[in-house]
Amino acid sequence: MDHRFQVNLRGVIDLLSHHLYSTPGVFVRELLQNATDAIRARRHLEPSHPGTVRLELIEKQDGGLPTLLFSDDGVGLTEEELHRFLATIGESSKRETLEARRDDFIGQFGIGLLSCFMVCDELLVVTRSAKGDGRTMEWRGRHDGTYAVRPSEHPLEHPGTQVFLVARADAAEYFTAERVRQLAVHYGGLLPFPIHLTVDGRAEHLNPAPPPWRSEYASAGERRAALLAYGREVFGQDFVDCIPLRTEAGQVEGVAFVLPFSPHFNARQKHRVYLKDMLLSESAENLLPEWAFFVKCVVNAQGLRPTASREAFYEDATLARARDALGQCLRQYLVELAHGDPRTLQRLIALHGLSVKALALDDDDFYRLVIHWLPFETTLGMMTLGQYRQSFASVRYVNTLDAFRQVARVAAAQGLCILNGAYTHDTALLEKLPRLLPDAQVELFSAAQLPQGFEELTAEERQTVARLRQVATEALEPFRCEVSIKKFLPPEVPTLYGDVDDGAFRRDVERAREETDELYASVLEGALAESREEERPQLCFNLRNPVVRRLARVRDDAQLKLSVEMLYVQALLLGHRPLNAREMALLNRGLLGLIAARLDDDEGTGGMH
Ligand SMILES: Nc1ncnc2c1ncn2[C@@H]1O[C@H](COP(=O)(O)OP(=O)(O)OP(=O)(O)O)[C@@H](O)[C@H]1O
Repeated sequence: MDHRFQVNLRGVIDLLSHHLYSTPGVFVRELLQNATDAIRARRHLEPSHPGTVRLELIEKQDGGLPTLLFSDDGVGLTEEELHRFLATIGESSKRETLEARRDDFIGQFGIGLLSCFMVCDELLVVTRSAKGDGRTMEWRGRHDGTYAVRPSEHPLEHPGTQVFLVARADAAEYFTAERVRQLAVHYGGLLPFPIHLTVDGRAEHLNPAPPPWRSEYASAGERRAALLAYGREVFGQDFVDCIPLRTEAGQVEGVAFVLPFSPHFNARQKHRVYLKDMLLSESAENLLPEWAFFVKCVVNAQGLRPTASREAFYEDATLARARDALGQCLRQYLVELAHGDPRTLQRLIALHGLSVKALALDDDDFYRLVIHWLPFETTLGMMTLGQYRQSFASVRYVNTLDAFRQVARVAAAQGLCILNGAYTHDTALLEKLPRLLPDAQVELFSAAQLPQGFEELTAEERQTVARLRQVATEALEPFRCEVSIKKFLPPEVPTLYGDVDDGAFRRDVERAREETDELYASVLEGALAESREEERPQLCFNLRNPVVRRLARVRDDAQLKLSVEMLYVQALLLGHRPLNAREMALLNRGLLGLIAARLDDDEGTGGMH
């Protein structure tokens, strides 16, 4: 025999009212939202019905706990509806109409009213239905899950609903005029019906102005100023520009504000989002595509779904489409700047280059539009790709920071402009260039190419370095490194180590062979065999360097060998290459040798005094 689940009513009410929502203050949101839905439902019956929501704080003369009254002139509830919708958890009058009127009602889950039990133990609802027999009914629900319905002794003159909440002692802080005003403006500030708050007999209109993106302005300049002022008010900071947002998917509208500083590239901005004019969240993160981290938004959506706690958008296909469409609005703004106001676009790229680069990577048309304005680091300083291509036929770049460090000084001294592709997106952007602009030449540059442009030695100089060349060649043979001697700038650089593209990989394999077991080493070697034919790395000595010139004159072969080995290890270290065991031994031996020689010198000199 089948059994039914037993539900502990008190437990469910406790769970829903205390654990679903992040703060008790949301009861104001839930009540405003019910009132709004009721007014919208009444408009289905009477389309010209204006609708008003009134809040009143009734303070007790005897110092007892205050009561908060929410009244609306919405559709109201019949006796049957009171039993059905107010007294059944999970039952909502809005659900059956949901598919047909998704853009209309805010509520859908049938649990919102329970949030009131976070701040009071008993709820009194007095209501008269616009559809019923004109009777006013009273529903009294308690936090223990019991309720009573009866005809009210205080009949309402017109259809509508009043909800009375008597503050619970531990929630009295939510029943002050200041707090109620702040919560009502916070959640309901954009609602299209007037909300009035009455305290001590004085009424105040809480939402006199519509959101600025719905207002009319005399000029575009005035509109921009009003939107920027709104951004400052909402987020407490100044923005450099504002971008209108409007999408069909999810029916989103609002404004994106361009941040005045450059955020971390994977920072996700927190946006303020409204759902059907009611505040949903101040920290929505899933609204924009990932690349769009340079803006903060305020938007209202008519056609997206909330999560049950109503504190975020529900992740579904409509939200995904809305996100794409919002990305298109931002893209359109950048495209318009590119055509109409390139200076502003350049300033924006200087501030938010990473966002623009990420979009360019994703979007070919946009890439073509902005690629020449994007800044890159080069061996001759920062420049845009446009500036680079104006001066150099082929775009040469390195793709790691180590490679850039290695070539930067020497290349700059030769007037060679090499791009640093090591920053986020840069290599990918450069690799995309020939695919989108067929006339563009792009080549990966390696330090091994540098010596090709260096000055050759004269016949006389070749003679003076013959001995250095021979000793160096022998000293570096065990390391399969070739030696060349040329003249290059700057003179302070004694040597340049260069290897072909897979050189760094080859070195890694060699080191791994020393450190790991045979199986792994053979796998690595297999991979190495597939890479290109071996080209030996090269150590190029700079005869413009004073130390190298002195070396050429050293007669003591042992001394010369030690110096060459040290220059070799230094060149590797400068290029951030990992040293293998033999090179490490070389370094240790060399350092000890140098210290010993120094000590010998000192002792020799000491002895003379
Ligand atoms: N002010 C009101 N006027 C008319 N009907 C109301 C009012 N407040 C609540 N109701 C009725 O009570 C039902 C339950 O309300 P509740 O706030 O618990 O859930 P909901 O608004 O339907 O959905 P959600 O949980 O998503 O807010 C509503 O569907 C509606 O029929």
